Amino acid sequence: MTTTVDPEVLAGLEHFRALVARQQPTWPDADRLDAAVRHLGSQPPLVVPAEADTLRDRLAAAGRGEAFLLQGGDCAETFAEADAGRIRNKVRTILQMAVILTHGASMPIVKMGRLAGQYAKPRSSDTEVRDGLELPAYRGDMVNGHEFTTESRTPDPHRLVQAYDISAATLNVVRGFTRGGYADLRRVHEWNQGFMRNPAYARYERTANEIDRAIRFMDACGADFDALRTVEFFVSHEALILDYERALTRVDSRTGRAYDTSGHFLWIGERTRQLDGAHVDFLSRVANPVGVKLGPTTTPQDAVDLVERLNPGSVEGRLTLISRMGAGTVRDALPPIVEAVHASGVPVTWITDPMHGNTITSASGYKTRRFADVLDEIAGFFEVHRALGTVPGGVHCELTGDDVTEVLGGSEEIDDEGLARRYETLVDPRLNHQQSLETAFLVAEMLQRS
Ligand SMILES: O=C[C@H](O)[C@H](O)COP(=O)(O)O
Ligand SMILES: C=C(OP(=O)(O)O)C(=O)O
Repeated sequence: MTTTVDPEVLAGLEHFRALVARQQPTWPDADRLDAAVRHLGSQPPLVVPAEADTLRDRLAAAGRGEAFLLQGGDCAETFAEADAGRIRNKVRTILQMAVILTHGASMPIVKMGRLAGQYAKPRSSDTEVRDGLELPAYRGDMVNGHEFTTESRTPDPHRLVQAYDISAATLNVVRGFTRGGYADLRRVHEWNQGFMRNPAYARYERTANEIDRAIRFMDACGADFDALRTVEFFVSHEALILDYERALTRVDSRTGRAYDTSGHFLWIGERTRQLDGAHVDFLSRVANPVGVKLGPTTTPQDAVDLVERLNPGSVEGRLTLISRMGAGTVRDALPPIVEAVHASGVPVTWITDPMHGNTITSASGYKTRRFADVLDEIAGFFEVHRALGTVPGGVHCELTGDDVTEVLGGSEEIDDEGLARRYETLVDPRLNHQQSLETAFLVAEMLQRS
């Protein structure tokens, strides 16, 4: 049975246009923007509502402490790097981390990439100056190019269409890897070779051996590994560029509700979470599970207002609060926020983003983070929730499957000089493959203690 589209739902989806939308590009050509948006509006969805509904159920379980969310991927995906090898490395890293976490948590891990749409970035400044030349800041490949020339930095609406096309291709590869056998447990645990050869990882040897033994035991018992070759994998990105998000929003014929089909999960960033702003309004009207970043300036009242606005029906799994306070702040700033939200009675899933509150500039000028701070914020997040009796439901990390050198420290002891070896990110520093696995081992230990 098809439901007729409620004109009020459609009108509501346009309401954001009357509100202040921060962090939007100044598109130079309204006709080209219009053409791009019309084209996107006629394209098939990237994800379907039923998948978003399944994810809502999974996040509800994470909110109750019956599952744990692992969300990770690039700070900014780029069109040039959307090749099968790099996508595979990212997916593989997330699956490997998930195996380690499953062992630690003894509960299902919800796997979600910052992937297939993470092409737009909020920036601190609208412009960048180099040698006296001032140009628009790079806002992600969905908006403009990174190269520092007037042509490349001018926002180009055709990039919205490219972002859609490349997201579709990326999703295709992700679905292939996660459904076609690449996720086979017996292959995924191959991190042991290579990773464990480094003496710095001796601390994790026991856990790694236990996982190995468990897999061999399952094999010996005749576990049907073929049935385990398919894993559930979701994609997410920051819903920043509202022209793109609106163009990909469709009303579901089953339910009459609007879904943003650009990704399973969309989040509102720290810079665009104003209660009366366009981003909060738009995401309040879509039925996907959504998230909001909460930085150190968030007041308990801000959080309660956002929770009531974004989850008025008190639906479990609908809203994920992503705290990103900074290692030095989380233990003081987070408790009153968690207490106030808890007292509101609205169910939320709490996760930590240990990256964005811990950005520093190294002595040699690189935008970086200290691995120790990343881990300390995760530890602080667990401590706060344990003390309050609430549930630490997941982690959100900027990471890559490649051996980049962007974050200081870790067992490879990347120092300031080492950053220059392979610093590739266009915006924020990511955990490399080894640092990601190391994070998973440490989070697994924290989960075991929960
Ligand atoms: O990824 C997050 C933001 O886009 C980023 O931290 C802002 O970076 P900027 O301060 O370099 O603009
Ligand atoms: C910009 C981001 O984070 P935040 O909004 O927390 O600064 C991000 O996650 O890419």
